[in-house]
Amino acid sequence: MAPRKLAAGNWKMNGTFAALDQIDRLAADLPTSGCDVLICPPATLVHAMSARAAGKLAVGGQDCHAKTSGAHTGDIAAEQLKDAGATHVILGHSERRTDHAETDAQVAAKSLAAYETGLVAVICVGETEAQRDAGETLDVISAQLAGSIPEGATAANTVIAYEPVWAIGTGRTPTNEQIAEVHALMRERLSARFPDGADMSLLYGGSVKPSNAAEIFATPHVNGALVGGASLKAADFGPIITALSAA
Ligand SMILES: O=C(CO)COP(=O)(O)O
Repeated sequence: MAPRKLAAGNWKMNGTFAALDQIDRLAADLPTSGCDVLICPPATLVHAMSARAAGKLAVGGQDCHAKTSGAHTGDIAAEQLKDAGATHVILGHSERRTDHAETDAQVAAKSLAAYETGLVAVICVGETEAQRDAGETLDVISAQLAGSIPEGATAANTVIAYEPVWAIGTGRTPTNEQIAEVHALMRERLSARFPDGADMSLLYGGSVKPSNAAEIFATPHVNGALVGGASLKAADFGPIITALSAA
């Protein structure tokens, strides 16, 4: 089995009910095959988006708690996301690692909760600019992969997203060589640790847009993208999906 191609959108803390119009627009001219499409809206929209997008694209959450229920005000359980129609959940995004001090161990615990519920965990890793400048990128990524992905990860329940922190929302992207270097390392580490690590989908994320998507998708071991800003509008996300389908 080859890694599945996945175009994933992360709406972050953007969008109200009115934004669901974008889903109708996107669904109207989705390529019929070639790649999977996922959108992770704010939790408030998961249910409505799932109903609206039924059968056309997958819907996911942006975080979940490691526990199944309990006194955790403001948190959301994997089961609740599933109940609302989600099939995936983004975990360990750098904004959560920064804003909520999430550790690799917590990301691994949340990933286990996702597996137990039957959600696909989209586990994010990525170095800061200071770490890249210090020549630490490959060590940082290796440590995050080792600590954030729990035992039990398979190509069916896990997608890995490489998102250099300095490329998120900045309009700056790594060179293709830099992306290729990290993705080759990820493939090597995953293949060494998991029986079907060679088949896990590896996404690149960070300032992906219609104008750079095809070039990024031509990079070895890049099986798709995790897109922030450009996933908010069908006019931008649509061409990225088309580029991935054709890659
Ligand atoms: O963080 C990201 C996706 O999770 C990337 O965001 P941008 O595409 O806005 O740079």
